[in-house]
Amino acid sequence: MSQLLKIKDLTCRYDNEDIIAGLSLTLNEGDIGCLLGPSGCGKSTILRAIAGFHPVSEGSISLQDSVISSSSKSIAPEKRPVGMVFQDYALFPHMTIAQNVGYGLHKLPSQKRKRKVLEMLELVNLSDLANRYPHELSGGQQQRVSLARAMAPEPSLILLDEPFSNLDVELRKRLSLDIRDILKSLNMTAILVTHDQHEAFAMCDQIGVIKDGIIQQWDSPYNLYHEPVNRFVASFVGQGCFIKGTLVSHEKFDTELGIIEGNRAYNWDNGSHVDILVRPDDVVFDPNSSLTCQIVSKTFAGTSTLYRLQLESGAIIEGLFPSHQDLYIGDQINISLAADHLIAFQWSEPSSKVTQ
Ligand SMILES: Nc1ncnc2c1ncn2[C@@H]1O[C@H](COP(=O)(O)OP(=O)(O)OP(=O)(O)O)[C@@H](O)[C@H]1O
Repeated sequence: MSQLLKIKDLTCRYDNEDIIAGLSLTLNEGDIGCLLGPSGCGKSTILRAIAGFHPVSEGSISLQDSVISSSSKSIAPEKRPVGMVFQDYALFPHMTIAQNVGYGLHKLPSQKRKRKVLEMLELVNLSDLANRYPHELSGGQQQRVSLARAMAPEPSLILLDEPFSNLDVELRKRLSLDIRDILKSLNMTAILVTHDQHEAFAMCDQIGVIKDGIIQQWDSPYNLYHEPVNRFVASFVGQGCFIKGTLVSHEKFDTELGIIEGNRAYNWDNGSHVDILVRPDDVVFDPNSSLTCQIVSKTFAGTSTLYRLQLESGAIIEGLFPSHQDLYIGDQINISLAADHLIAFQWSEPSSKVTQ
């Protein structure tokens, strides 16, 4: 697969202050990337720089091996092969749906333009509504029009800036999967900006976790969850708690859950104090185990139930068990740990909860 987007050592500033600092990433053709991070971390600034709406102070942004932004060069936004989908849809209210979708196709002969509009409307499943106006559509339908409009001129890259944040939870879930399918069916490359990790996981092939304008990790959803490179990524992505441990050999830790062993080696000295990340799905309800804990709360989530469990030391971990095992608050239960991807950080502060 060829690299379509290459961002190298990107720095962007507002009022001489670095908002994005030395950010590098690459995105392959046909992949959906995501910029994920808390409010104000700089996600939209990166998207604006790719679109050409924000100047690049240092570094460069290249599309198909050609630099589109650097400190000495900037291709005008309208000349970039980039389509945008905005949070508020940004449809033209006085134009019909078909006219909105055809907006960027003025250079095509009329017949070809009509054909392209029909093709796009079919793709987003809105052919029946071609002659309606935006205010006559639901939020989800308007966002599909916005995607069709962005895709119609066949850009190399689609940028999606929090496209689902005006929609309710159920619709967000459905639409994010629909949009992934549509983009994949055309082998479109896209970048999604969101602060919602579930959306990022459902839709994207590569995710960049951003903190204070610095990319912490650019990786697959699986690796972000199972191999977070630092505590911030471990805390921001997925749920989990830290328990205390001591290194006894490169892969083994002595903890109050016993000696636990993972599949990665740490080069710290034996005896090093560490915090070990325990994900809820690493904890197994196991009546044959000698490890006991007490259920302090539970959250029913359909097929599974998330339990907060207090260990003998008072430390809290979480366990996600199938919901047919209906256990009660206050119950003493036996658990074991099934964590192959053991993640540990050298740390001297008290163990802390990391669930968002
Ligand atoms: N026009 C501006 N002038 C000065 N500072 C700005 C401007 N726009 C954004 N910023 C600052 O740049 C930083 C990054 O903003 P940005 O909008 O990129 O963050 P974000 O991660 O997209 O946030 P959100 O999720 O809330 O949209 C913030 O600290 C913000 O206050």
